[in-house]
Amino acid sequence: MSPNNGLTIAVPRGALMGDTLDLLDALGVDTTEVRENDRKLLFEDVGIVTMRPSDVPTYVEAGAADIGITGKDVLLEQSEREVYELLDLGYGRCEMVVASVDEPGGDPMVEALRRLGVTRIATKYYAIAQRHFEETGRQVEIVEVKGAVELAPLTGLSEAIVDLTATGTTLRENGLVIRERLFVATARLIANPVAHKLKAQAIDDLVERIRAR
Ligand SMILES: Nc1ncnc2c1ncn2[C@@H]1O[C@H](COP(=O)(O)OP(=O)(O)OP(=O)(O)O)[C@@H](O)[C@H]1O
Ligand SMILES: O=P(O)(O)OC[C@H]1O[C@H](OP(=O)(O)OP(=O)(O)O)[C@H](O)[C@@H]1O
Repeated sequence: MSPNNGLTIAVPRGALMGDTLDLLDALGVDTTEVRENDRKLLFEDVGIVTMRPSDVPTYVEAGAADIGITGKDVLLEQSEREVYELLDLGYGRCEMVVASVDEPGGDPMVEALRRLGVTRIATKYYAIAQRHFEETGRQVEIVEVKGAVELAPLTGLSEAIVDLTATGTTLRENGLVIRERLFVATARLIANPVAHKLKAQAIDDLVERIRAR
């Protein structure tokens, strides 16, 4: 059997890619071609397909990839996806937080809630933000943005943001402070439910090798 047991693996590009390729190397999968070809997406020889982390559940749910790796934040945002979460891989550690401008007068979000009964939250994570404020009984208007979320409270687009932070540098450089902590996210191994049955031995064996690494 090939090092990846003949499975097609969805590999996230971006922040999680380096550690993911290191993990595959440790399992004996040759990732040289993936590392050397920045724009190429499909590597049939080694059963690797590369994509944005938020697309990994889509490919795995549809069976276009048997297994995949993505962040827990992505799985919580796309909670309707029918995929099995098999392992916490430990790397890609970051935290989902509510942050707002560090103003002498206090938290602009709290101030808006007090004055208007509603506050505006900018985020890439609509479902997570919606759920968090619903659970904590506060009325919010969610403004969905595609990136550079920190810009929103600085320009008056929103009073606060829901976003990921790791080192805290981006928040600090934009004068924002953490107001609430939602959860810590790490990379997860997920599987297509049908592949999990039909290719049980290959997937179980891979999971065991990752655990034993
Ligand atoms: N410091 C960090 N900031 C953001 N995400 C991080 C960080 N560290 C690890 N991650 C993980 O990496 C993933 C995001 O990776 P990246 O920022 O490269 O992608 P992206 O361009 O935001 O992709 P997408 O468009 O799919 O959301 C997150 O889902 C998270 O699980
Ligand atoms: O706490 P830090 O270590 O500074 O990391 C956090 C930053 O990293 C991510 O952005 P990314 O680079 O993924 O860009 P994005 O704005 O497109 O999400 C995240 O959205 C924060 O902006």
